[in-house]
Amino acid sequence: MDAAARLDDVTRPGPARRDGRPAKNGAEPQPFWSVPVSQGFAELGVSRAGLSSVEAKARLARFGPNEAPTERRKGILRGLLRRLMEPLVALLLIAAVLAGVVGDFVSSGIIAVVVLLSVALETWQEGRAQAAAEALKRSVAMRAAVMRDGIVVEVPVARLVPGDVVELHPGDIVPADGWVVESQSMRVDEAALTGEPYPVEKRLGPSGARTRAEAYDAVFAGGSVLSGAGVMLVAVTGAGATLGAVEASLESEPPPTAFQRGLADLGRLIVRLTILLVAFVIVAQVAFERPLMDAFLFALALAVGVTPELLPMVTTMTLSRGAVRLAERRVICKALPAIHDLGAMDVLCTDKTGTLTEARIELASALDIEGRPSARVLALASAGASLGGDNSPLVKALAAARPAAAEEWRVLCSAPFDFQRRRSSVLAEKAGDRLIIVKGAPEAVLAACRTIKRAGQTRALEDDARLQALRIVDEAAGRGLRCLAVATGTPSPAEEPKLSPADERGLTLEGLCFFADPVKPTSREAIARLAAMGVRIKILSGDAPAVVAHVAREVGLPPSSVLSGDQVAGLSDAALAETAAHVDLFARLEPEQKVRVVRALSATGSTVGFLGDGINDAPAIRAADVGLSVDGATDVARSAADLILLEGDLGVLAEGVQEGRRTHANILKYIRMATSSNFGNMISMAIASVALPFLPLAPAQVLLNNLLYDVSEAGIPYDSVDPDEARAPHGWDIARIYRFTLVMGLLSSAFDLASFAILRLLLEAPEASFQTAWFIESMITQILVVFIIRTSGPFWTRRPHPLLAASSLGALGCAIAVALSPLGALFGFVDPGAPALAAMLLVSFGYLAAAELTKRFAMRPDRRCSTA
Ligand SMILES: Nc1ncnc2c1ncn2[C@@H]1O[C@H](COP(=O)(O)OP(=O)(O)OP(=O)(O)O)[C@@H](O)[C@H]1O
Ligand SMILES: [Mg+2]
Repeated sequence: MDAAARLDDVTRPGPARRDGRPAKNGAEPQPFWSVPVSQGFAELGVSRAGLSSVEAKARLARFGPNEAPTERRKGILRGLLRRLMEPLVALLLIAAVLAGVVGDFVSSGIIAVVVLLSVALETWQEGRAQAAAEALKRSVAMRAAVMRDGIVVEVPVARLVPGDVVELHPGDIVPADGWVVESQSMRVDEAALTGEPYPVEKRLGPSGARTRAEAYDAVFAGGSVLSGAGVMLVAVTGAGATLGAVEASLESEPPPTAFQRGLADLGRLIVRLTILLVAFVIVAQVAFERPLMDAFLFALALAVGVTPELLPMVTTMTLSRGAVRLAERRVICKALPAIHDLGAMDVLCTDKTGTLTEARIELASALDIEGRPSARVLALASAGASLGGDNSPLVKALAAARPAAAEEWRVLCSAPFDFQRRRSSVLAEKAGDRLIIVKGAPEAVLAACRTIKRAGQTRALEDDARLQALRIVDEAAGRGLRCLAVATGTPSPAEEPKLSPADERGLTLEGLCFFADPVKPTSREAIARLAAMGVRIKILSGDAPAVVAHVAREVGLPPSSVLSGDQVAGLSDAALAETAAHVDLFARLEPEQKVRVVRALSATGSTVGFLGDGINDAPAIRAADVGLSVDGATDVARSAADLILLEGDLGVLAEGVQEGRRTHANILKYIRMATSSNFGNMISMAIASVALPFLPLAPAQVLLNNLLYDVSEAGIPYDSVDPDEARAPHGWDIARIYRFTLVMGLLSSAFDLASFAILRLLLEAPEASFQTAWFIESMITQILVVFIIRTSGPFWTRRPHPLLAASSLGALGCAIAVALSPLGALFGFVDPGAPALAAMLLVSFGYLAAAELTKRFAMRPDRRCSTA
């Protein structure tokens, strides 16, 4: 068998398929790990040194990208088709055909053209919004450390191919299915894939396992490396790999937010009212024995007109416009609704390293118990530090400071760090002597010590020595120095070197290593800015209380007591919610305790953000209303986050919050426009259909009105926002929207009725003149009111964005031009005469003036349910 044929055998579906799923012909499934990894290498035609980049390219062309087959981007044609199939649109098109059949070619043509134009406009805008969202997603694609041409390079996960040799580090998400080639106590969380709740330790096979859960010699796409390190040989990529879970984890939609639910409720309410209105109009027309076809068309057109069909799209448009602006400010948004939540966020929890501090951790000193610099302590602490597995910033700092003396220690095996026990250990050998070296958080290491090394002598560790050591640590922490304690132990005399956390007992304390992690100069200002915007900052750290308190002082957080993980563990959820609301600093938290604090804060009604970068932050990022991470963070943290800061700087976040609020304010503008004018229209139309001897507008006119109105609003996503609208976190205040709708709707109806009265009773306008005049009036009022309700201040003091001015005035210009030009004849417009026009202008400006006066009352936040 040649290499290519073997490659197919391993990676292609077929009778000999080895991807763990039943083959089509019902043969026994042959998982890829049923052959040992050595054979895997042979079959894939590759060695531990990896593929050449030429070969990798060829395989990529052959096997396709390593991506889940996500739903392809909906093509323009599919989008168009879907819209045309919508009941209202479809009915209108059928009506157009019917009108053509009965000989009314003008109506037929106009309805068809206007409907198609609206549908095209919507499809185009949706396409743009989608493209923007996808570009953003691509920019946060995950990368893997792959051997290519014999060296390790970072490659986007999508470009992995069968035969690639990939390094795995803590915090990585396994990018494809494959064999374990090397493992240094690598523990992988596969809960999402196999349902196995506990992390699985991976090692070399063959395991002979039949199921994924038992296959300790294989890793699967979507698993996350918790600790240790390893190397894998990629067997299956893309759709064939486990669930394409990597993609899924990046793309899974979060449950709908209060805002999204509110929007959906609003939409349903409007649809119900529309159905009522349409039924009412048809019944009225039939009762008055008016032409049935016209009544039917009118009712349909009306339904199209009052349905806020743009609502979902404008929301998406506005959010994606916000996403683009966020990206300009170096914040990437993975799911659009997160922008909205970002603006609503009123509590921001953050971990400390890398967000508040520089994360350029440096070793400050390595001291023995007497407080003297000690080469031995440094050599011990850094003995295992350059081991691939441990990529924690503290250990990296040790690796950087590693003295030559550390080379004498050969590391045989390790028991990697985890966030519950807060220590790590290695079994090291020097000149035939074996030693267990343990380092970690001082309390955690001291708890495992029985003796102490003092002046080269091993003495019993008395309580006062313990206290003294902790005092030194505390004093240094008060100056912001972080600490790792170092201890040693004697291994059991076994031939086979073995090490587990259980061996970390009866240790001898050797000394302490101190690290400096200076606070970022920008943090202070950024925190002040966020505080001024109504966002309260809380630090949720795994570090020592004194270090956390020091950092809090440095960045200018208000003084607060520090709650430790042990104290959190002692509180019930309810008690925690109460305490967490007024405590801002949390120290020595385990990952699950970070989650508990976030949930507790959420339960008090806050919109909670969590910003973090580590493996230990990922669960809390997922649990928060707004999950935030930074670009250099671990895969698990980034994939859990909704938003990623490209610069690990809180200043960027303040900009992001501002952007989120602005986006929300613009969506509200559209909602206000839609609900108030629709509601007003409904009332007016219902009255008109009984009070007038003819239809207030011809069906084609209603559709034209609707189309131009949609165009006029295209500038809203770009509009600027009142500074006071962005000053505090916003909530979703549905009562406020309903009140606005009611007040403004009734107001516009009152002016509509005034128009009817003037045109019919005073001027006795005939049908066509009436319709033309009213068309003009309703276009002026509907379109221009945006300039009034876009701000709560006097409209002339807040200038709109030029694009909004252009779209609104352009659409209005079109409307008037069509109505008054010869083209208008097509739609059944005539010259309404100067008196009618003058009267309509008067009514329009009366309405706008009244809207300006009323809006402050209509827009005022509802005191009882205000979220401020
Ligand atoms: N690789 C390691 N080996 C031994 N001990 C470690 C290691 N990494 C961390 N520790 C200890 O565990 C503690 C908790 O970890 P860490 O400080 O990274 O938590 P964190 O919540 O991410 O903190 P921060 O808020 O600073 O980001 C550290 O203060 C340190 O004492
Ligand atoms: Mg951290």
